[in-house]
Amino acid sequence: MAATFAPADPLPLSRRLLLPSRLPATPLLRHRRPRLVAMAAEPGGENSKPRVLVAEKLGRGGVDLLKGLADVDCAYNLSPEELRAKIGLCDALIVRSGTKVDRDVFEASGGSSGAPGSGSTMWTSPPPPNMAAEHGIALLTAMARNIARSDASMKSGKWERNKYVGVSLVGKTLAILGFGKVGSEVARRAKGLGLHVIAHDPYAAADRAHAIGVDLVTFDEAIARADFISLHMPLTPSTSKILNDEAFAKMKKGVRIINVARGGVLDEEALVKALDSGVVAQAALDVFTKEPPSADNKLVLHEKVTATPHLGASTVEAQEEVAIEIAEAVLGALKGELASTSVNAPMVPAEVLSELTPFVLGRLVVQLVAGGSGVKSVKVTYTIAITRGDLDTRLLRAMITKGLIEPISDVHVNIVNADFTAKQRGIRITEERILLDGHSPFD
Ligand SMILES: NC(=O)c1ccc[n+]([C@@H]2O[C@H](COP(=O)([O-])OP(=O)(O)OC[C@H]3O[C@@H](n4cnc5c(N)ncnc54)[C@H](O)[C@@H]3O)[C@@H](O)[C@H]2O)c1
Ligand SMILES: O=C(O)[C@H](O)COP(=O)(O)O
Repeated sequence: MAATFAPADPLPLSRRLLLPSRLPATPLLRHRRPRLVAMAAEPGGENSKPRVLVAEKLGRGGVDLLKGLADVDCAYNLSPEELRAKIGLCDALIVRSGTKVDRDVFEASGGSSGAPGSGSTMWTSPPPPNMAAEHGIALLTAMARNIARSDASMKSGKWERNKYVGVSLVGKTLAILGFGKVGSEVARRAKGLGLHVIAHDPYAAADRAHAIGVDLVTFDEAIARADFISLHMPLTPSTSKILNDEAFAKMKKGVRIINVARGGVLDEEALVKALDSGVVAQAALDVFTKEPPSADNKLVLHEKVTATPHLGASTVEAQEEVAIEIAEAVLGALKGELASTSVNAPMVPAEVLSELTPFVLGRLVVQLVAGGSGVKSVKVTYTIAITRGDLDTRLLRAMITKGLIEPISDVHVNIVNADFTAKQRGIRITEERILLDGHSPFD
C-alpha cells in the first residue's frame, strides 16, 4: 500500500537533514511549494481541510482515521485519465499494488493549492511478511492436495476420489528463491510441515539461514534438487524471467512451483510449456506479469494451475494494519512530519553532492565489495578537516545502505529510511572520524 503527497515543508529540508547551513536550498526544493502549510493558512474552515483520494480499497480503521482530519474521497477502479484528473484536486493519494503511480500521475498532482506538478513525496506501507508467507503455504498445500479442483468438482455434483489423489509434503525438498522477509517466513512454516528446506539468495547471510535450519545453495543446485520451488525475490533486471526455458530444463521432472512474489520473475510462456510437457507437475500463482491477467491467460485457465488474484497481503488483519499505518503517515505528513516509510524523500541535494563528491564514491565501492555475498557490517572512516568535524554523516550512511540494498531489493533507500532499513536487514554501519588540523585531503 502506498500514499503520495505534496511536501509539507520543503524549504527547511536542509534543517531536517542537518546539512551545512551555508548550503542554499536547491532550485528543485525551492519550486516545491509547501502545499500543506499553505492550506493550513487558508481562511475558511471547511475549505482548508486537505483532500485525500483513496483509489483502492483501504481498511475501515484507516479511512476513519483520515476522516478525522481530511475530506476523504474513496473512488475505486479509476482509469488512468480519471486518476490524473482527480489527483490534481487532491493533497494525498492512497493506492495499493493495483494502481500505477507513474510520472504522469505525479506531474498531474496539484493538491488543493491547484499547482500541478508542485512535487510529491511517496510513502509505502508494506504488509507484514507473515501474510504473504501464509498465502504461499496455503497455495503450496492446496496445490499438493488439489483442493481447488476437487472443491469445484464436488460443487458440480461429482465425487472423484481417484482423480484428485495428491502428493505428500513430508520428506520432500522445498527450494526458496529469495531468502528475505517473506522467503524466510515461508521456510519456518515449511519446516513445520516436514519439508526439507534449501534456499538460494546471493545476498543472504548463511548464519541467518542456518539459524532456522536452511542451507543456502547455488541457483542451479536449488532448482535441480527441489520438489517444490517457491519464489520470493523482488522483480529486478536480474530476476526478470529467472525461471525460463533454460531453468525449467534443469529441474526435476514433476517439480511444483509457487509464486507469490511478482509475475515477471517467471517466463509465463515457458511455464505453460513446462506444464504441458510434464516437467512442471503443477503451479500455484498469486501474481501475474499483467494484472489482472487477460481472460484467455493460458496459466489461469491451465488445469494444473491453482490461481489467486494477488491475495498475498489480503487478510482482514493485514489490511487493517497497513491501512492504519498509511493513514498515520498521511496525517503525519499533513502536520509536516516525514515518515520513515517515505520512499522518495530527496536523497542528496545537488550542492551537497558536490560538497561530498569524494565520499560519494562510497556507494560504488560498497556495491563492488558487496559482490555476491551478504555484507553485514561496514566500517566507514572519514578523514576530514577539524573545522568540518560536525559533518552530518547520515547522507553518507544512507548512500552506503542504498548501494548495498537497492540492487537486490525493491526497497527504495533514502535519507529518511536508511538507518531503519539497514537495521531491519541486520547491516551494521560503524563510523570513525580522523580529524585533521589542516585541510582535509580532499580540499
Ligand atoms: N503476493 C503479495 O501480495 C505479496 C506480498 C508481499 C510481498 N510480495 C513480493 O514478495 C517478494 C519478496 O518480498 P520480501 O518482503 O520478502 O522482500 P525482501 O527484499 O525482504 O526479500 C527479497 C530477497 O530476494 C533476494 N534476491 C534479490 N535478488 C535475488 C536473486 N537474483 N536470486 C535470489 N534472491 C534474490 C534479496 O537478497 C532478498 O533477500 C517481493 O517481490 C514482493 O513484492 C508479494
Ligand atoms: O504485493 C504487494 O506489493 C503488496 O505487498 C500487496 O499489495 P496489495 O496491497 O495490492 O494487496
